[in-house]
Amino acid sequence: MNPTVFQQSLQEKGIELTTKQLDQFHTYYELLVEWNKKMNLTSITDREEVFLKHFYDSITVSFYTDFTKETSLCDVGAGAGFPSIPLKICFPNLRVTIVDSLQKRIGFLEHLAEQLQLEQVQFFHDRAETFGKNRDFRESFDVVTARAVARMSVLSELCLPLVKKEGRFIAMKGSQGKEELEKAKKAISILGGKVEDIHTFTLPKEESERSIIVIRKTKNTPKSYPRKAGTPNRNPIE
Ligand SMILES: C[S@@+](CC[C@H](N)C(=O)[O-])C[C@H]1O[C@@H](n2cnc3c(N)ncnc32)[C@H](O)[C@@H]1O
Repeated sequence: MNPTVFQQSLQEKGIELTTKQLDQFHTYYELLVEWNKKMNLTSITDREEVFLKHFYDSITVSFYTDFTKETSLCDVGAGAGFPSIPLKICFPNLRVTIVDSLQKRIGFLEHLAEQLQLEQVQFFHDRAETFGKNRDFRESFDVVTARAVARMSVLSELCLPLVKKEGRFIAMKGSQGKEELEKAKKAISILGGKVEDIHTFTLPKEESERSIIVIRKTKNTPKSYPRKAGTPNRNPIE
């Protein structure tokens, strides 16, 4: 997807990018490719592919959630910034918190945020299991997102403790989303969530399948979750 088609495709969804915002996406691309030479950030480096498979793909979350109203967003395992940084560029009013267990990626994101002059973005080098126990952040976010971090049952334990009551946990998945969701229903219920929606669609052009799973937080998460770092992965609630 070339940048002009990217802009037009977003326009069709009601998102009008200014020149400044489009420039921010170009700078994001340049920095991603430059830093990717020194560290592993992405296997996708072609400009058109990055615009489609990282930038556009990240923004698809906003087709199903009103980010003009939602204010605080936590992105668990954002890696090189997906989906939260493209969302922040499109919706500058968002207050973004990123948690990732890899210090090098946090270093890249701090530099990126400075170069893009993003405000109200904070970064934490931490594991979601410990971050979710921190009183300052536990059950404090309107929306928690995660893309390509863990399977749904594990991911629910990493993300739902951070969502405030009546907030939403939004998981970005590929074609395996529905299947993963079936196995995660027990975990979602124990952790205080309720499946609200599952949106399935294909990405433009290359037509690979995507699913966006929306979980509403209806009850507080029991204090015993998340369990110790590594436990959700080793012994998922299934
Ligand atoms: C495959 S990458 C995906 C990155 C990004 N979300 C994307 O879609 O491109 C997974 C990221 O999750 C982070 N991660 C994995 N487990 C985590 C945990 N328990 N807590 C915080 N970050 C974690 C990794 O360091 C990595 O940056």
